[in-house]
Amino acid sequence: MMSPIFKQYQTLLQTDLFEYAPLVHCITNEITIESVANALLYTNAKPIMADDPREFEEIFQQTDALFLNLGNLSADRDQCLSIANRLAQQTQKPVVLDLVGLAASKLRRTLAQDLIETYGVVVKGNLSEMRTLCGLTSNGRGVDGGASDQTEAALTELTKGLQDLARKRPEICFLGTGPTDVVVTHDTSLWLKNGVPEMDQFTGTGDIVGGLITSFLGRGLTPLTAVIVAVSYFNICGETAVAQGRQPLGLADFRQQILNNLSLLKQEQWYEKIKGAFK
Ligand SMILES: Nc1ncnc2c1ncn2[C@@H]1O[C@H](COP(=O)(O)OP(=O)(O)O)[C@@H](O)[C@H]1O
Ligand SMILES: Cc1ncsc1CCOP(=O)(O)O
Ligand SMILES: [Mg+2]
Repeated sequence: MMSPIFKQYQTLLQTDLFEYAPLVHCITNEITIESVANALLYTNAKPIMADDPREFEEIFQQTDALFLNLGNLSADRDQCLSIANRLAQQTQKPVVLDLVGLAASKLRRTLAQDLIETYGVVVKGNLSEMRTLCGLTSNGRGVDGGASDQTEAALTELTKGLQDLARKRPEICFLGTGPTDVVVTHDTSLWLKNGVPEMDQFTGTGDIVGGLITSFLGRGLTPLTAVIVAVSYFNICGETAVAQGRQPLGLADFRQQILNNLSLLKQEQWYEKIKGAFK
């Protein structure tokens, strides 16, 4: 059966969404920086990883969008994220804020609040990180989401919490990722249902989603459609990797194959496999 989300966005999805190669400025963490850069290249975007505020003014003149990721903080990175976000606000450059490990420290929560207060177009994290943002109890551990934040009741509670935030900030699209992805703007809420459990088991999948969303903002999609396209595309790449793999599929092979699919599936009618529903 055709997903109501595919039906609603059919005309857009059938255009070549990957045609334009946006230049994406990423300020991200050392752990997964190479995965994010390659995920962008594999999907016909151009990454530039640049952390030094002395070159931001020039870089901002060339880029299409900005990715800010809280994964691995330092005093310098803290400053650099804030400076870049302020510049993005001044130049109205689309920005994705990735709230990695939000429950882990007060430092992350304070910085995230400051960044969101200044500016944001898409604000994302895993389901546990987004529960922390909403002031709900969170069962995340470090940078990973917790299973009890992924039940139907928890998803409903998070959706309500994000709707409250979106009413106050109607320009922002909020995304919580996990087995079900919760997407909320001031007038639309939906749950996306693609993906496979292996995607939670190698590091950097959330960061890759953040990078991909940024690339679709840089191609001119609205925040909501950029989120739907990026999450669904990556998750369908994951489903395809499992379907293609010889069982038992080791996680290193899964990682290789999902990355291969990032470069391959865009030539196919991947969007017909989108699963999800409006809430
Ligand atoms: N158990 C799962 N089943 C299906 N998809 C998943 C699962 N866990 C994560 N994903 C997908 O993997 C990507 C990264 O999500 P997640 O693991 O929540 O992020 P993070 O790495 O930030 O914790 C998202 O696209 C999400 O939909
Ligand atoms: C392990 C780790 N530690 C700090 S950032 C990071 C990577 C997190 O990547 P993701 O949230 O995309 O899995
Ligand atoms: Mg992860």
